[in-house]
Amino acid sequence: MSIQMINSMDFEEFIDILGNIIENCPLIAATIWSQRPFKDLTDLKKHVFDFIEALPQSGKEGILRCHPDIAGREFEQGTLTPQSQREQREAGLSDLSLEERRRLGHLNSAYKTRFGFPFVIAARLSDKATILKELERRLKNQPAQELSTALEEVLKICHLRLEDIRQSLEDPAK
Ligand SMILES: NC(=O)NC1=NC(=O)NC1=O
Repeated sequence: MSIQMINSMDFEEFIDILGNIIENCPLIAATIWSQRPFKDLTDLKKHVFDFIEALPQSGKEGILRCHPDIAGREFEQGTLTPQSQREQREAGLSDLSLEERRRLGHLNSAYKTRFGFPFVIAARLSDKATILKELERRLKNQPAQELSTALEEVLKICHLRLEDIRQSLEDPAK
């Protein structure tokens, strides 16, 4: 895909295609639209990163709060965004045992109580066993450390979603 395709999109098309590269945060795409033209997808990603980095801590936490729980109620009801639904399904979170579901639910709420935002991980780079281990491990992090770890996961999700968009623009038939 030529980056020119993205650079030539009007605002509506840009938001339609890129609005959910950060889950439920179309403001980010709406902001970087005016920073085009982008040299390439890496340059576009850097604008996303710079936007997030420039936010106050409350804004960074707000981005995390826009993420659905891992294997939460919305996932079970199938009401997540298409990207999230797929990412969580691909991590094998559709076939949790009752015990795994209970454990994830307990750890998710303990994490949220401790940090004030939900546990976020790039599910497509993980699987249900690793997600459980990572949740247990990161629950022990200091808040400042965990905030940056969680945001790194948000950027990994963004990278994967941009790769999907690149492929879909390259070969719309797929
Ligand atoms: N809380 C989360 O980590 N959510 C998610 N991670 C993903 O990769 N997709 C999600 O919806």
